Amino acid sequence: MYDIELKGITKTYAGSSEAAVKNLTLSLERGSIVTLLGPSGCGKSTTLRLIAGFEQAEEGKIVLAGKTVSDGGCWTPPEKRGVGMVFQDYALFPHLTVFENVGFGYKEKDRNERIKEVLELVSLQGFEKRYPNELSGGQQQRVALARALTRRPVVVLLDEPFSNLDADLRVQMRMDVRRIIKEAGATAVFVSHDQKDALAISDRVVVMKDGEIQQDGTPREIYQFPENVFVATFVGQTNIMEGVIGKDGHSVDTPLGNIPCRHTHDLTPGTEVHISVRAESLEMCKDGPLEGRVMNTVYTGSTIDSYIEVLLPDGKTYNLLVHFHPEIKIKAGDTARFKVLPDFVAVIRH
Ligand SMILES: Nc1ncnc2c1ncn2[C@@H]1O[C@H](COP(=O)(O)OP(=O)(O)OP(=O)(O)O)[C@@H](O)[C@H]1O
Repeated sequence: MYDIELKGITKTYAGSSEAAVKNLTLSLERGSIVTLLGPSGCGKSTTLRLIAGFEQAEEGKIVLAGKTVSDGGCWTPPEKRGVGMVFQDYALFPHLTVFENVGFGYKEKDRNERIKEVLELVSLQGFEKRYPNELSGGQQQRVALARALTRRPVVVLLDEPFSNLDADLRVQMRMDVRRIIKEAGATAVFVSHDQKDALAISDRVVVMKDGEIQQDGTPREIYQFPENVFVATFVGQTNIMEGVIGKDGHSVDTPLGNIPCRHTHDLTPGTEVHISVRAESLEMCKDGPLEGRVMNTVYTGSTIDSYIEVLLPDGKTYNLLVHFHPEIKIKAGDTARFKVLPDFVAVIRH
């Protein structure tokens, strides 16, 4: 059962020669959390606005919870779509208390109980009488989420909800927001340009570029098995190289040697491909078969990020990005030996 279906949606803004969203087709299962991920201008906010009803597509059809809300012949306004929205800046009313913000526009008989219920869901009991300026960023975000959930929407749309939070709070809020949405049983669509947010919070990630879907998969699929070079480089840090499918069909011959690969897309031996070698799949070890010169090191706390200059058997020099264990003693100018861990090497079709 799908809660959100987009079928061949195209949207071109007035005065623009190129469509912001091009023939986009996407179905989201009931209760799932999906993130539209991509660089600035790729069309993710436009997609969200089309679902909400703030924009109208010139082509295609949008179905929410089985009801067509937009196609050539019909148009349902935003307030009748059963959609809850959380904006980037939370858009809380500064002159209303938490209780009044959460209940804004909700006039049903169960108003008081429902507000109490959603405030419990977001763990803000006791904050009813406070004003937004008396809350932390994380608390304000939870008020915005509670407000979006008050009317029991079928679909919740969240536009960059973590972008105003500092790093620690962001990690906590990713977990909290995922739990709250799952408990509420809503279908949620996030918009983000942050790959960590997307991988952490989503059941599915839809990577977009230039108004089109590049890949639609689970966070693990997107990270481990990117379908093209754009997805591989946009999500995580990686080294892209040329390769050829090996004789056995389950490995790839690369400048780094023959690397066994789980997912070779059933390509026949000899087919030319790209390979994506994740920075963490190059491991430093004393007797590693590869040797290179450390060009620079950046300590990040959890890793040492380093570029290593390596002369490989194909006669070319590569600058490979490597994530070393933070305890390793290494500095620019050192010689490092390392090996390839095949699990994070992906074959990408040309
Ligand atoms: N109201 C508008 N009028 C004209 N063009 C617009 C309008 N809104 C967006 N665009 C254009 O449509 C394209 C897609 O924009 P959109 O906001 O959907 O991208 P985005 O991926 O959400 O980017 P960001 O992360 O920067 O918000 C961009 O080229 C943008 O300039």
